[in-house]
Amino acid sequence: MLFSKLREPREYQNRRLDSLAEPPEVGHELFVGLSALRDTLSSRHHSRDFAFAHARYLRSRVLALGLIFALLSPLWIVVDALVLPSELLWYTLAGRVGLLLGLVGVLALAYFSLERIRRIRFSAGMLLALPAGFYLLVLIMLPAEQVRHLVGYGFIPFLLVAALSVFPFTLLESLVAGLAMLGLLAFTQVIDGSWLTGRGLESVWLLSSLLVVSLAANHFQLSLLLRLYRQATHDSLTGLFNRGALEEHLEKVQAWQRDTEGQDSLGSVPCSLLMADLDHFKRINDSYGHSVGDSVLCQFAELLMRQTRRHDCVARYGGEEFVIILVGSGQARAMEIADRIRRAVEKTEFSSHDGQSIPVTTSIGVTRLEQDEPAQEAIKRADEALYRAKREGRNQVMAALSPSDPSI
Ligand SMILES: Nc1nc2c(ncn2[C@@H]2O[C@H](COP(=O)(O)OP(=O)(O)OP(=O)(O)O)[C@@H](O)[C@H]2O)c(=O)[nH]1
Repeated sequence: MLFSKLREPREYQNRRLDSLAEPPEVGHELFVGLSALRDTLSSRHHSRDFAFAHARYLRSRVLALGLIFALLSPLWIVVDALVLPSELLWYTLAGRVGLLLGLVGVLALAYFSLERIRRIRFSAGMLLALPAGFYLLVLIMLPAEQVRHLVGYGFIPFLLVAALSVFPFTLLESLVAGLAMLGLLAFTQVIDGSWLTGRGLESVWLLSSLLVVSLAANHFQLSLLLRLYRQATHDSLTGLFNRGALEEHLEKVQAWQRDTEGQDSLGSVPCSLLMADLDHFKRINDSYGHSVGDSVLCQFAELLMRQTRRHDCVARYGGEEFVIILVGSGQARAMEIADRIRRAVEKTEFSSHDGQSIPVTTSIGVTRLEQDEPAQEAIKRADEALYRAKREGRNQVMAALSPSDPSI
């Protein structure tokens, strides 16, 4: 059976994210909960496209919270001035200026790092590390007997652990940050002498409880984000990318082609676009019913996934039309792959709900994706080639005329 012959299950799971479209079954909630936990534990199972969406969301939080921290931190100088002896005030003042400069740096880094995943994650980490580092430095620099003069510093680890819940961090990221804050709290307690006292234990308990609440908030926030992302970018029937996601992906591939151009003597990486359409699909609907038509579409989508590589992109363009972006394949190679797909469809036994075999064929239009053209131009060329294939009798692959061809 087509569905059971998955080439690499994990790879496939990453690319086809349609389990959300399935109706709940007995025990399904537990399964969904566990797979959601896997997705929120670390970013290992996130697709590259989601990683970008996630980073954009993280960046907006860094900018918002960074701005709040940058405004609040200098304001506390007023409190310091009221409660600290003047010789200590200079310590904290110098620290606060350093903190403010650091926060401005983090804001600038996040602001100028649109689409730079690593930099955004780094700026989020720094946003938490800077106030913690400032507090640690004040504790180290100040003579131990003077620490009791500090007002409003002890809540910094608590504030930062609470702030974890604002970010869509993975559970592992938050856990590492939370444990660091617990370490900071322990260090404070060793200095002020409350370590292992009733008051000290109460604070550790409170911070641990806050951390658990923040971890729960991270889990729900990230799983909701994943769910919304999947619903917005994936076709609910086949689990493939939808048209909107395809168009975004095409632009990213072209940007990547431009970036890689000139990195070696070979020029930019060639990419191709295939448009595949099932032949006489209306007859399948009319003969076997719409629901069997749906099942054929799913079986076709599975076949396309099996026939392409992990870094290629398969999308449902609409109805019974599918688009495949082949990364690293020029037109000649793309023609071979398209014909391999065509033959695979012809040979495959598509089946109805009662196991009846349904003969299915496909016609495919192939074009090269140029890095500097509007993506819609490539889609239009592939579409025209597809319709030539249909006119020539279907079940065939047709190359588009080159964009530089004067007859276009
Ligand atoms: N079952 C099912 N049918 C769909 C879906 N989307 C579009 N269709 C049907 O796909 C059929 C497309 O028919 P046509 O555009 O005439 O194309 P065709 O019958 O495949 O003929 P050619 O493309 O010329 O080979 C229509 O009957 C649509 O109703 C869907 O999601 N599920």
